[in-house]
Amino acid sequence: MSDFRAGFAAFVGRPNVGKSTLMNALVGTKVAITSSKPQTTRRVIRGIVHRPDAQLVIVDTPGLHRPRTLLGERLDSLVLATLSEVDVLGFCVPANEQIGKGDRFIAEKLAAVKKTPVIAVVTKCDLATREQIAQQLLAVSALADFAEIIPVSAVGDDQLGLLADLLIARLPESPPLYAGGELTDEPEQILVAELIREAALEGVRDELPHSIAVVVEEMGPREGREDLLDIYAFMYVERPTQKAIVIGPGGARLKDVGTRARQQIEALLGSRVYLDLRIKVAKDWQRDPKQLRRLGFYD
Ligand SMILES: Nc1nc2c(ncn2[C@@H]2O[C@H](COP(=O)(O)OP(=O)(O)OP(=O)(O)O)[C@@H](O)[C@H]2O)c(=O)[nH]1
Repeated sequence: MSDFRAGFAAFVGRPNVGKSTLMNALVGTKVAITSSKPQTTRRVIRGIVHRPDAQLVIVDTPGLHRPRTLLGERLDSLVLATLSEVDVLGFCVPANEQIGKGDRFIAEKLAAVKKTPVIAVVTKCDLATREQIAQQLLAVSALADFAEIIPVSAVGDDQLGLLADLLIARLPESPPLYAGGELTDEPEQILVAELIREAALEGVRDELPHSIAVVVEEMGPREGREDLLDIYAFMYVERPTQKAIVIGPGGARLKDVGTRARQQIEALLGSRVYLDLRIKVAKDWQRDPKQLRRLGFYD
């Protein structure tokens, strides 16, 4: 197959603009964790679109934003490194929000990555009127010189096929990069940690926006019980008050978090799971390089 195309794409945009949802809709299965609050996606998670004519490997990036904490700076360097390594970029702006400083900041960064074509994606079109969408397309086109501009809705399944076509058209001719059926190359332990973090944030996002990190210390089948997976995980919070919130009265909340996380993990891995979840206070972990390294955010 000489005209087969394969390569990498990344979606970039402010937190909460719908990048993860879009990637999940394109790939057709849940590999990244979505949420209604910013910065759920901290690590690069790939999903793969398999088509008879192409293979599109999507790298999901965390929200690019002005660095405020050390964590923010690392995210930015991770994002910028990602940008120059892919074949095509999707710059996401929601249809239902005015373009702001953050969008302009990112558009500037993208313009600096000269060798990678950028497709502007106006997301969440189901939440906007036709006029709003038309105006947003104009406003976005004034931001930079994009290779294409396309309105989509991940929730409404609108124009996703066309978006895939536009992205694939920018990939090099290449044999497939991954075996058929593979949907993510994210190590299972990281996916498991994300599911636990997601369960822990449920209901307390406003109180603990970015203060929870989860590390899976150990994971493996129990001896003599191939049907049961033992998982030992630590959840880090920044302050004792946050620990109290996560644990809840009489430990009720933590128990509930553990139950929901376990059910999600069992669904993901197709195995019965014993989850040992403990909480530790790691003071100001977002600002401490040593803690960040421990929690998996490498230089
Ligand atoms: N109505 C509607 N909602 C959407 C659409 N896409 C995403 N959303 C919602 O917007 C919110 C944010 O979506 P995410 O996919 O988590 O956004 P993100 O850009 O990946 O966010 P970060 O991980 O913080 O960078 C979620 O509540 C989604 O359900 C869409 O096409 N239509």
